[in-house]
Amino acid sequence: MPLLSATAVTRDYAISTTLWQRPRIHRGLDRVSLTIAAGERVGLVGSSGSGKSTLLRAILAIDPIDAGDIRFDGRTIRPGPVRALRWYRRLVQYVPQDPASSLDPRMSVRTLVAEPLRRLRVPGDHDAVIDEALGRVGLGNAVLDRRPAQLSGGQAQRVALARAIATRPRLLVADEPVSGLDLPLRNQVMDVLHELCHGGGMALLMVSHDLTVVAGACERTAVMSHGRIVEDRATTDLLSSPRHDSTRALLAAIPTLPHSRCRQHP
Ligand SMILES: Nc1ncnc2c1ncn2[C@@H]1O[C@H](COP(=O)(O)OP(=O)(O)OP(=O)(O)O)[C@@H](O)[C@H]1O
Repeated sequence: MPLLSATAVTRDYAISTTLWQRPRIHRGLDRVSLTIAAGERVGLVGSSGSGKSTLLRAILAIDPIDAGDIRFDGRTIRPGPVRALRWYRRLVQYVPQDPASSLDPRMSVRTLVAEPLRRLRVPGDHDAVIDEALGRVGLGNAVLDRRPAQLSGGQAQRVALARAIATRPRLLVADEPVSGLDLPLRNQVMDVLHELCHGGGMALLMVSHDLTVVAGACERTAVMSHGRIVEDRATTDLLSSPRHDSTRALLAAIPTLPHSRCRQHP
C-alpha cells in the first residue's frame, strides 16, 4: 500500500465574471492520480497555472475535492476540524515557498521549532526533540535564543526545515523550497533535504516549476499540464526521453544542463 495515494482527484473552481452571469466552471484538477511510497522522493513540476498548488492544497487537506479519493496509509483524507486532522498534520508537514520568510520575527528559534509540537500536541520531551531537529538540519544549540533577523539566510531556511521535521513526519511537502535562493544557498537546502530523506526515511513531495530542482532531489517526477498529470516516470527517463510537449517545454526552459545548476544526488 502506498503511503499517499490520490486517485482520480477532480477539483472545480466556479469563476464569476459579472454579477448577472452564471459562474463558469474551471477544472483546476482533472482526474489526477498520484502515489507516493514510504521514503520515496517525488517531484511535481508544471508551468504556472498547471494545477500544482491546487493538488497540494487537496493533499494537505486544506481544500475540498469534487471527486476522487485521497488516502494516507489507507485512511481517507479530507478537510475537517483541527482535532480530526491533528494526526495527519503531524505525519505530513508542509514547507512553504520562501520558508525563511514564514518565520515569525518575534519568536526565538526555540519557540519557532516548538510551536508545531505544541499546536499538534506531540507528546514527549520537546526540548530534546528541538535539539534533535536542529542537529538534523546542521544547526547547533547556539541559535536557540536567536530571532530570525539574527540568522543568516541559510540558517533561517534550516530553521524552517527543522520546524517541519520536528513532528517526525513521514511525508514532507515542499513548495518551491529553493526558488529565489542563490546557488550556494540552494545547494545547502537541497543537501539538507537529501540528508533528511536518506537518513530519516521520510518521503518527499517537492513542487517546482523548475525541472533542475527536482532532478537533483527526486527519483520520480510527475508533470502537470492543464490540471492533469501528463507524465509520471523515473526522473532520469523523463529528462532523457520526454514524452509530452509540456515536459519538453520545461526542459527547453532550462538554460544549462541540469547537474550544472543543481547538484545531483544519487
Ligand atoms: N481560488 C481559485 N479560484 C479560481 N481559479 C483558481 C483558484 N486557484 C487556482 N485556480 C486556477 O486553477 C488552475 C491551477 O492553478 P494552480 O495555482 O494550482 O497552478 P500552479 O501550477 O500551482 O501555478 P503556479 O506555479 O503559478 O503557482 C489555474 O488555471 C488557476 O487560475
